[in-house]
Amino acid sequence: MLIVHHLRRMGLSSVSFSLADGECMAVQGPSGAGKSLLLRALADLDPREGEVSLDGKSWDSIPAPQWRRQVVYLPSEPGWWSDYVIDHFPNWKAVNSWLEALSLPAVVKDRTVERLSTGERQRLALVRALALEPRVLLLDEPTSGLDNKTTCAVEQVLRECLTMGTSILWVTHDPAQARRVAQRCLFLENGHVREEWL
Ligand SMILES: Nc1ncnc2c1ncn2[C@@H]1O[C@H](COP(=O)(O)OP(=O)(O)OP(=O)(O)O)[C@@H](O)[C@H]1O
Repeated sequence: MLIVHHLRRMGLSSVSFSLADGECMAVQGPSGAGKSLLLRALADLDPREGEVSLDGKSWDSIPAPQWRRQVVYLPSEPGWWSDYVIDHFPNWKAVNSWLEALSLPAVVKDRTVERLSTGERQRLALVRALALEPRVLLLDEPTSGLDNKTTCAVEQVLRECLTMGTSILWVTHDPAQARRVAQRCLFLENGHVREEWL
């Protein structure tokens, strides 16, 4: 379980909530409300204050790189540290079923990142995040550039992750998607945060 107690950072007022194993909570709010700032703070990527714990262990007791392997942030525009797709996947075989489920052809393995479409890059970045077997996934609009069919495929893969116990915070601008994937929502507006049932 992820417990967030008075998390604060520049641009965001105090946030408190908990996220059970296998639970998905949507994050919504107008553009510029601080949704990405919240996810970045939870991934311990920026200066922050407050107490966050995972399975009873405070983030202050866990080195940041180790925390980020368990609490994995998937930005809306993911970064790539090599030109070649394959370099991002130490065990390509292990990700085959996700590639198939997300309609990514096996040939992407031999491609350079820049030759992929925006939607292919977005799905591949999700697969890269899943390969880390995170305890918590922080997803920043993971289906923003995708058609309806591919969006459904992404939602289905993530539902399976939830059943395996992964917890998900899912930023979306689509209220219908929020209702499909989550029962609760953190709503951010004017720097303030409130929790709502969907
Ligand atoms: N490192 C930072 N420190 C302080 N403020 C920042 C930082 N990065 C971005 N901001 C500002 O904080 C505000 C919230 O940004 P954020 O990216 O979290 O919005 P968002 O809710 O994710 O918006 P969108 O829906 O458009 O992606 C913006 O006004 C942004 O310019």
